[in-house]
Amino acid sequence: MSKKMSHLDSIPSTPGKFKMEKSAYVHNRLRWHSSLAKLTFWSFMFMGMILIFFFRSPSSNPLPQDPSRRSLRTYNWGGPAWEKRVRSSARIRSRNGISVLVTGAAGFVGTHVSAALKRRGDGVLGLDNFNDYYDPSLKRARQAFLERSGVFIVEGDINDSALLRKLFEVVAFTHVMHLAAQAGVRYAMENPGSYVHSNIAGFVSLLEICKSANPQPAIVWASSSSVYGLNTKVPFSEKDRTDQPASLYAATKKAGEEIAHTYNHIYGLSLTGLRFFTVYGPWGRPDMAYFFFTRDILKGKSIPIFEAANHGTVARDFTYIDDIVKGCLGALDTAEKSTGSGGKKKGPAQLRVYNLGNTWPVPVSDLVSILERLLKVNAKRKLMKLPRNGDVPFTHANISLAQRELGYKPTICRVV
Ligand SMILES: O=C(O)[C@H]1O[C@H](OP(=O)(O)OP(=O)(O)OC[C@H]2O[C@@H](n3ccc(=O)[nH]c3=O)[C@H](O)[C@@H]2O)[C@H](O)[C@@H](O)[C@@H]1O
Repeated sequence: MSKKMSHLDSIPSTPGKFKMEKSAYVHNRLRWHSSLAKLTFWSFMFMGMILIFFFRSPSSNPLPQDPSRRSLRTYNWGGPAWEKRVRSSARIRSRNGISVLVTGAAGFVGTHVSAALKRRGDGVLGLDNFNDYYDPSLKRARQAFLERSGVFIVEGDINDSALLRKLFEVVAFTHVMHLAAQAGVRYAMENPGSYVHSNIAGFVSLLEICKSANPQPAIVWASSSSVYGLNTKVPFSEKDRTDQPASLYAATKKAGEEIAHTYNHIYGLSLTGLRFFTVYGPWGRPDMAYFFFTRDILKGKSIPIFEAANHGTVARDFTYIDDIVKGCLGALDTAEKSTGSGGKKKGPAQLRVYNLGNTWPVPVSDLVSILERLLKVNAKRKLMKLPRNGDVPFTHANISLAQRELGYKPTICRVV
């Protein structure tokens, strides 16, 4: 492990098996970790962010009116002033720093990772297409936040090979943190093309440029807990089967893992996939349940709470953004160099996949209770059968591998 990770705590014991008994949850949720003050602080920060965005946003529909618009948009880039900004943003300002191209930098995770890298003196250049899957004003607000920290976000699409080539001409990036993606499980039934465009075509377009770059960067990218699909063995371990995706979203992330294998095998690219488990926190995504539940509870609208078969609990291994950021930095810091040059492999290169979860699944009904408590408003709960639109009944991460190899240790909202 590199020096940068030495601040992370030592590795805890392996997580136990997930049991769905309600009494166990209630019992354990009363014994919060000693970071109660931290948790309360962040809960208020998080609720504040949601409220600010909610009251600023005129739209109640987070989805775009015209999904095809994305691929038709053109972006302005290039020119000496633009190149100067690119270089300045990507300049390393600390000893042993790295220079990172962060795709999806105006996204939820991208913003936090970019800010964290910049804080420790790494060079960071963002790239984002500012699409309207959800209200782009939130992305613009994140961009303004990053700009204040000295991170420039280039406006453009990962499918634009000419732009990507130009970026690598201007900066010899040591790393790529690839977070640009079409997210969301349920939206895949409405707009399947957007998943293929971003998660498959876009990923290949990026890898094509990385393979030819000299030097080749090491790539860390966002896979998803959804690749476990209909897997019933818990907790989910990296060794478990991932050949039963329940949504097109999951299928495109699984495809990404196979594509990563190919580029590693043929071109010697160093590739690390991170399977994120339902990430939440400030600057979060309006299409996620915690966000629109909050909005709808405040509006007095009913909250659809999904149930598994026979009134079974639906639960998620919700993971706090700061923990995910530490996992991303751990992956970047332990990534070995790619081995190819001139588009040719010179030797075997690193190929890794890690779960980044919290190891404590929380039932969706408990999530609603937490929101009720913080908002001081009772939700109108509407229990519904889990729709057949890609959702899975539960997720639960085994994080032993990430603990061992990345120094990853989730600390927020952890129950002992
Ligand atoms: O772990 C992941 O990889 C995925 O996590 C989230 O997907 P999801 O877990 O479905 O998150 P939410 O959409 O916020 O749903 C959270 C929980 O609320 C439930 N839910 C959602 C919507 C609803 O109306 N009612 C309801 O009970 C879902 O079934 C789920 O159990 C993200 O949206 C995905 O982009 C990400 O890849």
